[in-house]
This record gives sequence, C-alpha cells and structure tokens, in this order.
Amino acid sequence: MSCIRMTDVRKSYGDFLALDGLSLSVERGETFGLLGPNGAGKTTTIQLLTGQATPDSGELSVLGTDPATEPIETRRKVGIVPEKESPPSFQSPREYFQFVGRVREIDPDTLAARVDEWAERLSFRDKLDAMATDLSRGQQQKVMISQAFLHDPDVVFIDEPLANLDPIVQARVKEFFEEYREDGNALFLSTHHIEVAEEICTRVGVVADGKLVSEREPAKMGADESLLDAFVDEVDRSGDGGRSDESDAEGRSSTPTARR
Ligand SMILES: Nc1ncnc2c1ncn2[C@@H]1O[C@H](COP(=O)(O)OP(=O)(O)OP(=O)(O)O)[C@@H](O)[C@H]1O
Repeated sequence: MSCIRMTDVRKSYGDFLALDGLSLSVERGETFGLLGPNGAGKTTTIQLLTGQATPDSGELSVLGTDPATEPIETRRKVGIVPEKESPPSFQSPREYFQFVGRVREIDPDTLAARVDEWAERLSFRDKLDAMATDLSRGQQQKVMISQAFLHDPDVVFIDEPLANLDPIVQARVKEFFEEYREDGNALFLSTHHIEVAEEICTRVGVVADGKLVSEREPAKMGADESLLDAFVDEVDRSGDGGRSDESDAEGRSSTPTARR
C-alpha cells in the first residue's frame, strides 16, 4: 500500500487555483521528487501532505493518517524540512534538538546518540553550542535536515534538500538518503534542480499548471533521453512555462489569476 497518496486534490488561494486535481502516490523504498517551475504548486503539495494547509477537495493519506483532518497525527509520524524554515535564532542547535526531542518524545539517551551521529555526518559538531543566528545558511540547513530524522520517521518531506550545502556535505546527505530509502522508508523531495532530481530520486513527477503531468524513473531512462528536455517539453505543453513571469523572487505571484 502507498505510504503517501493524493487523489484529485484541488487547492485555491482566493480565486487562484494552485492545485487543479493533483494525484500521486509514493511507496516505501522510494525517493520521489516533485519537479516543476516556479509557482507550479510544489510547496503547496508538501504543505497539504504535512497538514500545514487543507485542500478544497480531494483525498490525502500519509502513513494511514489524513493530513487534512488529522494534521497532528500526520506530523507526529513524519519528518519535515520546510522550504524557508531556520532553527530558532535565539537557540543553539543543541537546545533546538532538545526541544525537538521533547516534542517528539525521544528518550534523552537516544536523542543524544542521534544528535551526535548527525553532527558527525554533516560536520557541525563545532557549532552545536553556537547561537543559530550566527550560523551560515548552509549550517542552518544541516540543523534542519538533522531535526527531521531525529525521531526515526518512516517518511520525510524536504523542500529543496541540498540547498546551500557544500559538495562534501551534499555527498553525505545523498549517501544517507540512499540508505534511508533502502531501509524501506520513503523520501518526498521538492526541487527545481533537475540534476538533483536525476541523481537522488528513484521516481520524478513533473508538476505544471497544478497537475502532475508526467512521471519518470531516472534509472530507467535511456542514454539519449534527458530529464531536462522532457521537463521543458511537458511544461511547455501544459502552458505553465510562462507562469514564473508573474512571480516575484519568492515564487509568489503578484497578480494571482485563476488557472482557468
Ligand atoms: N498563501 C498564498 N496566497 C496566495 N497565493 C499563494 C499562496 N501560497 C502559494 N500561492 C500561489 O500558489 C502557486 C503555487 O505556489 P507554490 O509555493 O506551491 O509553488 P512552488 O512550485 O513551490 O514554487 P517555487 O518553485 O517558486 O518555490 C503560486 O502561483 C503562488 O503564488
């Protein structure tokens, strides 16, 4: 059975239709990547699947919970790295992890061992007691990735997983993602970096115009096939290619219009 499922989900903001009947499903053992142009609906999809927003219609299921009606249950079961979140500026990473541990009900010895493991894996042991406000953007991203896995969830959602990370840390994160997936868990990633999707994901879905317009398994694509070419074709065909023109630097539309 799928551990993540969306069926015919619609979501609008005012009169702007952001998701127009989006359906997808993800199985355990998969790293699913949602690829799409600015404003296509990737962040909205993650927000709906993690109970941070509610759909207008359609069905959602994550690890047997309904994020629309049981958002706390869903969030208890999954890990989340939201797009623009940082650790609280007034706390050190160690204090933040202790807070996460209390909320996630992780016993102190397990928490200490996992924090130690992540600080080692992502090379930030020397920053564990620094104020978060004094961390670089990449160091903050390391803390946010670590917190998502501390309670050993079966499913983790990450918006732009490798943003701001140096190549050595990116390699360690990719290695961990592969082990995590092979252990029977599922990762749901959102990105507009095609090379990231190609390298990390077992399956990539292209979202355009508020719908899932195609799905591909990068490992099964022929040497003459390019995910970039396929992406450009599909986005052009959906008519979503020009959507980024009406979005600002944050990807927010300044003049929301209904998709139809
Ligand atoms: N709170 C909101 N109010 C109004 N419109 C919104 C809101 N959140 C998102 N939107 C609009 O919904 C559409 C989808 O936004 P979303 O953030 O899901 O896109 P995205 O694919 O994650 O974009 P990006 O790649 O630029 O981060 C965009 O046109 C955006 O302007």
